[in-house]
Amino acid sequence: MKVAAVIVAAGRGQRVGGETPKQYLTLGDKTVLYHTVKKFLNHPQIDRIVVAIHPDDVMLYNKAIGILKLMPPVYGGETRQQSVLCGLEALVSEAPDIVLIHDAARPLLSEELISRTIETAKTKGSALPALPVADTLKRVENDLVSGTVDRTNLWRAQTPQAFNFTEILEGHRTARGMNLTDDVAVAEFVGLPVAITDGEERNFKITSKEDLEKAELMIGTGQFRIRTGQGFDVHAFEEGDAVILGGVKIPHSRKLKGHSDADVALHALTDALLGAIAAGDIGDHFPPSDDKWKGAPSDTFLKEAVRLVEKKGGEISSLDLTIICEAPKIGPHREAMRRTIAEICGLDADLVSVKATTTEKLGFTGRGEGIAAQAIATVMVSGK
Ligand SMILES: Nc1ccn([C@@H]2O[C@H](COP(=O)(O)OP(=O)(O)OP(=O)(O)O)[C@@H](O)[C@H]2O)c(=O)n1
Ligand SMILES: C[C@](O)(CO)[C@H](O)COP(=O)(O)O
Repeated sequence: MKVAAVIVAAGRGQRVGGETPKQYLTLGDKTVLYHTVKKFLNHPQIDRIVVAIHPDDVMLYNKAIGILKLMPPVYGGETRQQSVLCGLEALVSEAPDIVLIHDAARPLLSEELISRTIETAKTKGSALPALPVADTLKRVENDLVSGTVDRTNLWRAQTPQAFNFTEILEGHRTARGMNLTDDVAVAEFVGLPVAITDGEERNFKITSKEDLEKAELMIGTGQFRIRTGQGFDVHAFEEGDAVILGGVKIPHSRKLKGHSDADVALHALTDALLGAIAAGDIGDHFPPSDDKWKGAPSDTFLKEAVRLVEKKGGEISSLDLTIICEAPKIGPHREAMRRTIAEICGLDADLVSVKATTTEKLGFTGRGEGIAAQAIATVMVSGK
């Protein structure tokens, strides 16, 4: 089943105010939009993501998204409803079965909420995450209370709202020109039933300056923790004409011996990431006894470690690698390694450091018997 997401980010954020629309304001060390998009990008069931942006925001968007791999953005419209339709139309050629429609302004949703919404849409056709209204509701006229509203059956609607793609696309085309504030209202308009699933308090919409401060507080205290992990690996030399280090093939008078491609640098990085989330080591995930990994390119291992970090709600803050050998010379290949590692991990290259040292001809690396590598990974993990 193919699942896609439309993230609407074309609003002006007038209620927050200021020059920069709220989705491009900083939260932690990234923008609000980056946090939102990353949640969907990390989700294993989401195949395609399209973001609807304002035509004036192209530069802000490119800067916010950086190297994250998404479909090209589409221009939204004057209302949220129009922006959603622009996003849906861009997905027609992808023909997803289910589409999730989400506000860029809700960056703190959990992976579980996305999964729950998809599951509800799969079993019941459509899904609305929502929370029951807890406060007493008052009707106010001219600053005076004119009545108390019965809150029985009243729920606060959140996003992502999930639908059968063809049905909601048709719904939006039919409702074009109205100004409905969410996609469930579109579904109601064309008579599509929508099932409720549990929303979450942390998934509030950043609507005011106070909401932004609250989100900042949640990112900065308690909700996110810095974790570090370290990795160390050694491979011996054998007959050969090149080594693979940091994903880069380097001509050499020997090669490294190993069950996989023996990329000692990527192995150390993989273990560092696994260490940061206490998820065992490379041997647990890719046992050398399993023939499946014979000759395997080590980017497979590193990518899996990145996936596990992201599954845990983590984000890599930095990677620091040290390669220990007399030869080959690492310096000429250092930048290529940084770029390759960054690409494998979906990071900016300036978050990746590659260093090298010799052991002054001492020990096994000094005698040229093999190469050692050690790495430290720093990861920001949300929740406990
Ligand atoms: N023409 C619009 C209006 C809104 N949105 C998006 O819809 C989401 C929810 O809307 P809201 O919180 O109302 O955002 P803004 O319209 O930006 O806020 P304001 O009403 O304060 O200007 C936001 O992610 C916003 O970027 C959109 O894509 N296109
Ligand atoms: C879609 C939404 O976030 C659901 O709560 C909400 O309807 C958007 O509302 P707004 O009026 O555009 O702020």
